[in-house]
Amino acid sequence: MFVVYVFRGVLIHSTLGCLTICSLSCTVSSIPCWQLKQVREENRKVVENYTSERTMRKKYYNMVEDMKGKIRVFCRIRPMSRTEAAQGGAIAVGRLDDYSVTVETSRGPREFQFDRVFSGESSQEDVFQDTNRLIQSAIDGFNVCIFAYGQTGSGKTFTMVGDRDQRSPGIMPRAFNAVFDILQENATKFDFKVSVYMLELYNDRLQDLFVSGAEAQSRRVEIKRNRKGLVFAQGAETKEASSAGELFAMFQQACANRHNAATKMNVESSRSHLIIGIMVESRNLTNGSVSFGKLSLVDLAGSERAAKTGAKDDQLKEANSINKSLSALGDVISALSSDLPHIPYRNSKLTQIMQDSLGGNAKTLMVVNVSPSDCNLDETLTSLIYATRVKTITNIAQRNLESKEIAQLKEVRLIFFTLPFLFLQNVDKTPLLEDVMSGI
Ligand SMILES: Nc1ncnc2c1ncn2[C@@H]1O[C@H](COP(=O)(O)OP(=O)(O)OP(=O)(O)O)[C@@H](O)[C@H]1O
Repeated sequence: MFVVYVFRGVLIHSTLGCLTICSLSCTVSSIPCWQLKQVREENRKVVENYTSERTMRKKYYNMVEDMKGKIRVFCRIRPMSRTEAAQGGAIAVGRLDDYSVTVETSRGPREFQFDRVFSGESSQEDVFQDTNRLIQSAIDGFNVCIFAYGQTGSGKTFTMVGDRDQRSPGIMPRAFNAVFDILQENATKFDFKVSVYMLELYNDRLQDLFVSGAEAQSRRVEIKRNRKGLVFAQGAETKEASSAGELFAMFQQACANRHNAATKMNVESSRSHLIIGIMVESRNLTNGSVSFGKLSLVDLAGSERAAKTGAKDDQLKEANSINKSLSALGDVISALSSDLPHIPYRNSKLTQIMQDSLGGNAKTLMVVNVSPSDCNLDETLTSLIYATRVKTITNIAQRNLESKEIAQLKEVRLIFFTLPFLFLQNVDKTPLLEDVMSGI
């Protein structure tokens, strides 16, 4: 029997690595029922194959970029907030697949590609799973930096720290556990020493979060670089940690000293950049070689527009300082992504402290956080464009490893030359000790 059917077919075409699907309507007459079913089934299979091929292609592309030393960028879209829903905002940002995000703009949809894309349904565990490899690198002697970026209220603190009562811990507390889990697994092969500093950059001033009150005000913390270009915080207290629990207790103490305030955009807005440095020194018990890794975890304060956040007086001053440092970070990223000969690291303390993570000797991961709502479309587009630029920056990560002989020579130099001098003179010992540690 012959009938007339109208059906939607799928046309697939490829242009220079960019695959698109478009649908076409066609009227087909005189096609038997069984044949139409067969065509539909074939179409379904083609789309399925195309989608999985596209995902694989992106995955392998990201792996190659990673091997080249490119900064990895994850994008996390948070769920719609109650305030956004109450404002009647529509969803304008969505995850297309594991590697792509689409944004509905007034000029039509715009697609961005990242190393991973997480939607509002993704759990803290999902986001952390892909960061575990970097924690291992820090223990192996690499410098690793994980930082969150995004407009105020986009979910940076949720991603890095977690929720207030730690029912959904973020990357920082999970990293503390992961560090000590890995150390525990290797306890028979290596001797480890873990030390940590916790700082905040507030109103362009670095503050040691291990101290509070008047002492915090009087303490001067400065950013220095050792001979290998590695950043360290001179004047900040460095504490040793022997378990994840101990590290977490230090972190809670530091968070209690951090500046937070309610703004129109976020009831608990971070008014400062939080910078945690976890140093892992490991001595190989078989060959005596020593490696030094540093894991930097950074929760940046959010970029914001004063009119939207309702900032006044002190909060306006804070917002200006936050925006100034983020703009300096933007300038560094632009210079690096355009391969300019001069990179303006010195324009802000934030860029100085992140100098070894951006274009330096580090394995770096940035998580760009965005809101799904069309109320925040401009800020979301700015963040995604910014993150796309970060993806083009190449770092040259090298393992900080020295042989048993070099490690012993350093000890000798420390014991016989530097320490006696330090005890005789009333001088700040941090730079000298750092010199000893950075190379003979
Ligand atoms: N993925 C998520 N799932 C559930 N809730 C989230 C998620 N991301 C963010 N939130 C919630 O959204 C609110 C704002 O998030 P958060 O404080 O992390 O933003 P922020 O980017 O750190 O803001 P600021 O820059 O102002 O400090 C919080 O109440 C947080 O719990």
